Amino acid sequence: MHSTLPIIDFSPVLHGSLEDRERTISEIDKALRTVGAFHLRNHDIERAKIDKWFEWSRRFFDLPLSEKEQLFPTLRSFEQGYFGIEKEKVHGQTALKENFDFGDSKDNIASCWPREDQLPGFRDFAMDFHQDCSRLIGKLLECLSVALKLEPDFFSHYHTGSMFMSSLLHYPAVSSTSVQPGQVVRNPAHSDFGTLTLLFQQKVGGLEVADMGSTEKLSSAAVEKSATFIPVEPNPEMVLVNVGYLLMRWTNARWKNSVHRVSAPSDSINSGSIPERYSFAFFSYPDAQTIVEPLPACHNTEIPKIWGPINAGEYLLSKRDKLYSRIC
Ligand SMILES: O=C(O)CCC(=O)C(=O)O
Ligand SMILES: [Fe+2]
Repeated sequence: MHSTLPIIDFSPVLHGSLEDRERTISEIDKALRTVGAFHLRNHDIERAKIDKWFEWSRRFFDLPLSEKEQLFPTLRSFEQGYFGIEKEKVHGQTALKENFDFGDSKDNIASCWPREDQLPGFRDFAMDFHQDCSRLIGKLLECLSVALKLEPDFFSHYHTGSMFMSSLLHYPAVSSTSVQPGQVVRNPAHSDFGTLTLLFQQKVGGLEVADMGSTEKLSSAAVEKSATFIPVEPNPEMVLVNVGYLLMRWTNARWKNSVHRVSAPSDSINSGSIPERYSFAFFSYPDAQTIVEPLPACHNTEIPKIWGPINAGEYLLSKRDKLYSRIC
């Protein structure tokens, strides 16, 4: 049984020989078959750029609330814009966070972005970082295709990026006297909806991932009751990679969706105050028209198909609708 998060060095995939590359791909497969998530290092997104992105994040969330609230999401296709504190409900629990979501679709309309005179350069930097993450996802999807003995571009065909979503997250500081020991105050246990998620966290931790190898369960509530959780210590050199629900269906649960949550960091509980936390999630979702169905490589007479086909766009929209209590 695993009790630590696997760490995978990506440089053999980016710069190594065919043999090195294959070895890393089987490490990725193993990490996803057991824990369901791993820390990736040497992933080619520069440390200085990540630090800079978190500086932008701070500047964004420091804008007056009245200005952020102008950036309200639209109902056109996929919601983008600012979501204020307590707007999101995960399994009926309120998440104490604010987030700013954006993508690269035609619906990426100007009213969801801060104006240039409010935050000059923010939008360009944000889109540039979004592209860096899209490229990294492209390389990871290639590894996943090879791991399943499919053509290297198999998954990329369904991931043009039209549905990729960036999400800047800010959890405000809260007084620890208002928190019961063991209570999850920041982000209740859930799994993500899409294919793979990249998660960057700044100094303040609290993120924990379920070791999916320690449980037979798949739903977040059942996993939370039965699994061992692994703390994901913030490390500026690493990005967390985890499996979302649609990839689990695609692979007939060879790779299970990673259940994760954000609690108060353990060292802050007795200190009077739980410090604010910044993180950044990049969600890769398949293109809207994609039909996701267990791949032939992942089922046979001994391993029956668990799920039928599902339309990715319809599924994602229904999940986003449920997530946000506010309808604009
Ligand atoms: O803030 C974090 O580290 C987790 C965020 C997350 O899991 C999500 O937005 O889906
Ligand atoms: Fe998540």
